[in-house]
Formats: sequence, structure tokens, C-alpha cells
Amino acid sequence: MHPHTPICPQCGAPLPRQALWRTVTCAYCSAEVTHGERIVRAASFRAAYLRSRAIDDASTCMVNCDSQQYRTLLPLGYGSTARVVLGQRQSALAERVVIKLAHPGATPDRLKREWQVLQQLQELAHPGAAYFSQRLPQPVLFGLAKETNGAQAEALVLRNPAGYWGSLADVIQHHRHGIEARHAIWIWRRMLEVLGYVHEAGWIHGRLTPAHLLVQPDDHGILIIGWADAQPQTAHVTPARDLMQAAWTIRSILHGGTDEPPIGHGTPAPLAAVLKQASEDAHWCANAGAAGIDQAVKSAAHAAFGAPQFTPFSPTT
Ligand SMILES: Nc1ncnc2c1ncn2[C@@H]1O[C@H](COP(=O)(O)OP(=O)(O)OP(=O)(O)O)[C@@H](O)[C@H]1O
Repeated sequence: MHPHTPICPQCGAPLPRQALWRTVTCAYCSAEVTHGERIVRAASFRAAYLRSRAIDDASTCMVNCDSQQYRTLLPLGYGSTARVVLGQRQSALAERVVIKLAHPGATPDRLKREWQVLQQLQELAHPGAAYFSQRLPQPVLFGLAKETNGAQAEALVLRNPAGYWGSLADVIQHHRHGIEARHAIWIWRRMLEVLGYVHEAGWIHGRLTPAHLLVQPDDHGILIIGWADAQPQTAHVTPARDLMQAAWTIRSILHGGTDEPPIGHGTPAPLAAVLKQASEDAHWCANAGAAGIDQAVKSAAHAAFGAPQFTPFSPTT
């Protein structure tokens, strides 16, 4: 520690300790002393804070949830339970969030259930928790939202995952003839990585579809969303279900949609073999688990494309 006594630059008298962080008046020569060159006066700080809290435009859509106020910025998507929007917390520390607003008539408490599942997933203390908690949706709050137009809806507020473009269902809309097989490999492996962790902790997602997988094109990331139907593992609810759904999702993005997409001739043979087994053989999936399938995909990718290399992915072209 370096002892430091602030002194008045005009008369050399000692100043109170507060001179280190705010403007003080010297008791001897009455000089107004400021330590730094940049100061923020309390009155202007307060005025800026009040401005940041104010609803500056009556037509702006505001969501008031659990005493927090959010301004809605952009629509992000539409699901069977909720409309999803990008929002910003109205406060001095503005935070971008994703807000799910239940449709009128949606099954009550469905968003609450999703909030509870996500909280439990975030609280897991399994090996890898610090890494995987960042790769699962992060809940902020659940509550009743009041919009400025008077409408009320259940709302689930989530952290905004940076860099995510949209879902794989949106990717399919732009790639009507399917995406390149080398991209299907990283998408599949990212899903398997998270599924391995979630299954190890005893949870099953239960509804892996292209609409429940968000893509981060720049870093080749995948975020699994839509956790309202997730359940603890039982004799009937097993990891094999998620693993087969993951494989069907890959078939879907390789083919460009449809309900039971075939494996096209354009898919390299080693990858096509793993894909067929993972999507049609529940017993094999149960034995291999996420880690075993990941290993098989890795070997198939090596056989088809050689050593891994980063290929930029465009979700739209
Ligand atoms: N963070 C996000 N960034 C971009 N788009 C998103 C985000 N979250 C959701 N979406 C979009 O909104 C759509 C609906 O989201 P979600 O599946 O969570 O809603 P839902 O009503 O709960 O659906 P369901 O009831 O079928 O699970 C997604 O398919 C996706 O297109």
C-alpha cells in the first residue's frame, strides 16, 4: 500500500480523503479541488439516470415484468407457446435480453415450467458445469408482463445469447436443397456435446427439432432452446430419444426439410452410415450415448474430409 495524503494544489493544506473521488472545497483557501480531469456531477448523473428510466415515446412497446421494465426492440420468432422478442432493460445498466411472451390462450404455466427446468439446469454441479451453463439458455426472471397497450401475458426473460442468428428451421428456409455436409458435422457435434452433459445429469430434452436449435454462424455454435418439455430420465424417457431426434434434425438440414428426410447421395458414405444408424437404431444410440455417437461422427468426418478445418458458414446462402 502507498500512503497518500491529498493536498490542496493552491495552498498546500491537507484535504479530506473524499478528495480522491469527488470535488471538495479546501477548508483553508476555499479553492474547489477536483482530483481527476473527468468528473460527473451528482445532479447530471441523476438526471441521466431518470432519463434512462423514462418511457420517452408513448408508442414504444414496454414490458413491465416483476418490477423490471423492458423496451421491446425486435421480433425474433414465433413458437407454439410464445412470441419471442429482443428486449432491453430500462435502467442505467441496460441489458439486452430475450423475452418470451405467452400467446393468449397458451397452456398456462408452460413458460413457468421452462423457467424451472432452466434454473435446475443452471444449478447443476456436475463436472463441466462452468462450461456448459454458458451453453444452455440462461433464465433471468419469470413473471406477469404488462405491455403498454394494456395486454397481460406470462413472460420468461432470458439472457440474450451473443451472436446467434436464428434457428436451424430458419436456415432450412434459405437452403431449400440442404446445407453442405461439412457444416452438418459441427452442428451435430455441438448438439452432442451439450446433450452428453445434460444426459449425464439425468435430464432429457424431449423435443429436439430444427426450430429448437439456434445457430451462431461466426463461432460455429449451437444453442438448444425449447426446454418446456424436458424431463428427468426414466425407464421410458431415455437419452436415446434425444439422440435419435438429433440425428433426424441433421437429416433434415442436409436434405432441406420435410418430415422424414431421406439421406441423399450427396452425403459422404461414412457420414451417411452413422446418420442412418443414429436416426434409426434406438438400441445402438442407447449403447453409444452422446459421447459414442460424437466419436463415430468425428471418425466419419475424418474419413470424408480429412483433418478438421474451419469453413465459414452462411445461414442464408
Ligand atoms: N435467442 C433467440 N434468438 C433468435 N431467435 C430466437 C431466440 N429464441 C427463440 N427464437 C426464435 O423463436 C422461435 C420460437 O422460440 P421457442 O421455441 O423458444 O418458442 P415456444 O413458443 O416456447 O415454442 P414451443 O412451445 O414449440 O417450444 C424459435 O424457433 C426461434 O426461431
